[in-house]
Order: sequence, then structure tokens, then C-alpha cells
Amino acid sequence: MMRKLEDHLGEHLMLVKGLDKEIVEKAETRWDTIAKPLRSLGLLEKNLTKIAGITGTLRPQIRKRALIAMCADNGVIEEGVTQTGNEVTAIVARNMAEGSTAVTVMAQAAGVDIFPVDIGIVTEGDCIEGIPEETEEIKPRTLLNRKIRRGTRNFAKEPAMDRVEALRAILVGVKLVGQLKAQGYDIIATGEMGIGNTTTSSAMAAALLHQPVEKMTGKGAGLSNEGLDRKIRVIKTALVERDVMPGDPMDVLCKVGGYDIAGLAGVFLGGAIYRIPVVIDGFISSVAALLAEKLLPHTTDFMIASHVSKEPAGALVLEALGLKPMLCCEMCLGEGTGAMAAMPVLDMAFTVYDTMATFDDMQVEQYKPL
Ligand SMILES: O=C(O)c1ccc[n+]([C@@H]2O[C@H](COP(=O)([O-])O)[C@@H](O)[C@H]2O)c1
Ligand SMILES: Cc1cc2nc[nH]c2cc1C
Repeated sequence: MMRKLEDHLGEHLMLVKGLDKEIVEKAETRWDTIAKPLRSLGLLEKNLTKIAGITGTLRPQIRKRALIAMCADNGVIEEGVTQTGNEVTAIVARNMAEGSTAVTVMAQAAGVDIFPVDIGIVTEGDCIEGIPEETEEIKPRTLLNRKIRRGTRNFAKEPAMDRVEALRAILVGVKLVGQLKAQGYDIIATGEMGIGNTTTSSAMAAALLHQPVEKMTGKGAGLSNEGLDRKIRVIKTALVERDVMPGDPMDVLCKVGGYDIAGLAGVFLGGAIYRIPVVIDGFISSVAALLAEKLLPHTTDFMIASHVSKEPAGALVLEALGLKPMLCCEMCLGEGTGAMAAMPVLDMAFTVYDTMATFDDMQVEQYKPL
């Protein structure tokens, strides 16, 4: 089974090519003809140019937008690393579909279709089997069942998941992107829901970036100071006891990761495979982005960083990815809320690029740096 999954993923990854350099140059030239000081719209220009290079078109669009929110539980919460019970994961995931969570409201405001995915919630439906395939149309506002297992194992006692589960979770993300691309989506935002997933994210970030656990760990959804000390202790001990190998990203994922992070890494890889921009949300999404980049270097070429999370390691992970966030709003809600907040900024970049007057239109001599 593992060989089959590895080959399947490998076949997809072999298809990845870099950005379309010619289109990137042309998009830069277009920006430079717009009547404003050169490069003065900063990341608005850079991100639109990137999207042109990803899609291979000088006039890209982000009209049809999707948000994939990976929802999963984490066995490590048994250790008291979060102040909330895992029933909250299911409640919020269901409300992404049928009710209104923070991200649902923001997605509506940003004109984004939300696709919540059960990739490992403790309750809800049955587990899926084999290699996930996407054949039928996926509908937004429906909790999609792609459950690998009812939550990960407690990584303080044993590896969180095995390699087969990890590969299957990654493939869930890859396949969803392929399906959404086929359904006409132009851009995909990431989000997640999973009580305990700041613990898995901090553990993975500390290992993958060779950083001290203290530096990479914060209070998540609202721990006390004592709770934070315990969370740091649990992560530190597990990294040693599980013998986590920082140079092997799959080992890090399996030993201290989560199904939501694996699925989101698949979404980022899917962005590179299917050539569709993928927007990183907050801390958890950025760790999934880091995992994807470690699995396939240059996957960051297909990513847009929306905001910098208030979690202490948020900025560090983005820095390691070499990506700059468009927003700094002191948000740390997750779910995809930061990615939604950045959508209007991206929209504005597209409007300027598509409609603003050029130097010729204004009969102004093109600005040239002295
Ligand atoms: O993405 C972030 O920046 C972020 C930072 C802190 C918390 N969260 C959200 O809070 C939940 C995890 O918090 P915790 O304390 O249970 O690990 C999870 O559902 C995330 O969506 C998200
Ligand atoms: C209510 C609640 C909503 C969330 N959304 C993302 N993480 C969350 C954590 C809690 C506790």
C-alpha cells in the first residue's frame, strides 16, 4: 500500500514545472507602464505577478475562489496542551458548513466558497479507504468526508500517524485541488479547524526549522501561563522520545503532526501540480506550507502569504518560507480568516492592474529611476 501511495504522489509531483518566466516579465512590464512610481504597490504587484506566472496568463483572474478548511482532531490534547475539548472541532467544522463561524462570515464577505473537510475529526462520519479519488462535483458548505482516522494518536506516547495515513492525507489535499480546478476555481485559500493543532504545528516547526521549542510555542486558542509551560514540556519530551528526525519531513509529520497539516500540505502541493495559486492562512497553514516546501522545493512559488499570525512562530515560519505577508492584523483565529481578510487586498491589486491608466494614457513621461 505504501509503495502504491508513494508512486501515486510521485507521479503527480513529476508534473510540476516552475513559474512561466516570460509571463512574469510581461506582467512586470505591464505594472511598470501603469502611471505610478515604479514598484510602489509592493506586494500587491508581486503577488499579482506571481499569479500571472502560476497560471501562465498575462490577464489572470481570481473571480471563482475556494477555501479548503481541513478539520481534524489531535490525540495529544490528552496531555492538557489546550484548554478546549475536541468536541469543539466538530462543532466549528459543522458550522463552517451549516451555520456561521468566523470564517464563514468572512468568506461570504470576500465572495469565497467554503469547503470544510473532515480529514480526521473524532466524531462525525466513517473513515474513507484506499487512495482518495475525486470524481463527483464537490459542493461548498457541505462537510466533506475524507476522514483518515478518528483523530491522531497521542504523540506524547506514540507516533501521531503512520506513513500510509500521512500519504493518504496528503493525497486528499492534492486531489481536492485537482477537483476544484476542474470545477473552474481560480484561486484556493487554506484554513483549518482542530483543537490542539497549535501543539502539532509548534512541534513540527521546531523540528523542521531546528529551533528551540520555547521560541516556536505560544498560547494557541488561549492557554494560561502554566498551560503554556506544560505544552512546551510535552513537545520537548516528545521530540526526544519519538526520536524525531528533523531532516526527514515525513518523519516529522508522522511523529508529531496532524491530519489537517498533512491535508493542507497536499493542498499546497496541489497548487504546484495543477498551477493554481494557494493562499496561506495563519500559523497552522504556514507549517503545512513549510512541510510542502520541504517535500517539494520551490512549492512556495505557488503560494501567497495572507497575514502574519500573532502566534510567536508565525513570523518565523513565513520568513523561513521566504514569503512576506500582505497583512499584519494581530489575528490568530485560524479557520482561514486571515486568508479571507487578504482577499479584498488581492482584488484591489487586480483592479489596478486591469483598469488603471498608463503613462501613455495620462501623457506623462514614464517614470525612470535616476
Ligand atoms: O492559525 C493561527 O494562527 C492560529 C493560532 C492560534 C489558534 N488557532 C486556532 O485555534 C485552534 C487551535 O488552538 P489550540 O490552542 O487548541 O492548539 C485551531 O482550531 C486553530 O484554528 C489558529
Ligand atoms: C470556539 C473556537 C473556535 C475556533 N476556531 C478556530 N479555533 C477555534 C477554537 C475555539 C475554541
